[in-house]
Amino acid sequence: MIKIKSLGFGYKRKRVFENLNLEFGAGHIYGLLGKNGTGKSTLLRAIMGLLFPDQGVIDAFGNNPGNRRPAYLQEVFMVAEEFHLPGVSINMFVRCNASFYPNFNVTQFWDYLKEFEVPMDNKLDQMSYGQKKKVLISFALACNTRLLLMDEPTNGLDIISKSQFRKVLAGVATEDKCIVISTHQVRDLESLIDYVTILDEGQVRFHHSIEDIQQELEFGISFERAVPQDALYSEHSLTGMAYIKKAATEGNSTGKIDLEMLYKAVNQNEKAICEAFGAEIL
Ligand SMILES: Nc1ncnc2c1ncn2[C@@H]1O[C@H](COP(=O)(O)OP(=O)(O)OP(=O)(O)O)[C@@H](O)[C@H]1O
Repeated sequence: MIKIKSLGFGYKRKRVFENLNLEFGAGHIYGLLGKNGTGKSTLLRAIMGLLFPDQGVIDAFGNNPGNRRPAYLQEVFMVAEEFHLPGVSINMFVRCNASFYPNFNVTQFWDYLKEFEVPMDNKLDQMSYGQKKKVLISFALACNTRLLLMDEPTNGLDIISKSQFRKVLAGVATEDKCIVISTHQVRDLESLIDYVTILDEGQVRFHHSIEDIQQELEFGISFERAVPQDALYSEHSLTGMAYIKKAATEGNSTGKIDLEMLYKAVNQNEKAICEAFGAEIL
């Protein structure tokens, strides 16, 4: 659905991407992870058509996002990390914005607001940050665009709202949609994403499906104090030594994937993790 080839982009004083190659397919929810300043938001903005690459191409279902054609913009929505909502009622906001999205479903929108327990009578500028964010997320989901980009969507949401977020997002994920979520809150995405993409210094360091991770890696806890043999990564935990190993038999992995540990493992021991997937270091 999204094919990024040899992408190059830089701000005036900061080169962010050089020869970046990446693909996002329909029917998947991608977790986009990476250190602060590594280029996650920049990538989402470029896919949205808000920034213009100076090299390479972004092909988004046959569109160049930078052309900002209405036919593309009506099929993509981005929930930005920082956003502004006008001082109008929710009703007015919907009346002014929904018509840009042909698949907008107003019943869905009100259902999400109800699910998120957003006070419906307040004007948007009189809402807390978390409440505004819930309105924006509800609007984004109700747009039913083919591509949904979300930058730190769970920032500012309380604990209950985070689990409501997972529930509603799982409900809109269909075979024809692609959802890309940039986040540092990896635990918020556990059991939601089906692909993990890790960027570092403007390059893709890791891009694998949860299914492949499950197949290739073993996540476990050893009650010995010593680092388990053949561990690709290990760390002390409350219950023992948590580790990641290459799965002994392909397709025979045990243990629940710990995304936070996987992220740290890729940062610390990228070569070994890539080799476990039979891939050259990127
Ligand atoms: N408007 C801008 N002008 C100049 N440089 C920018 C601008 N926005 C971002 N940058 C720089 O580009 C690089 C990538 O920034 P970006 O916001 O994409 O990172 P990020 O991975 O989203 O970071 P974070 O996790 O902190 O949100 C950083 O070095 C940042 O300083």
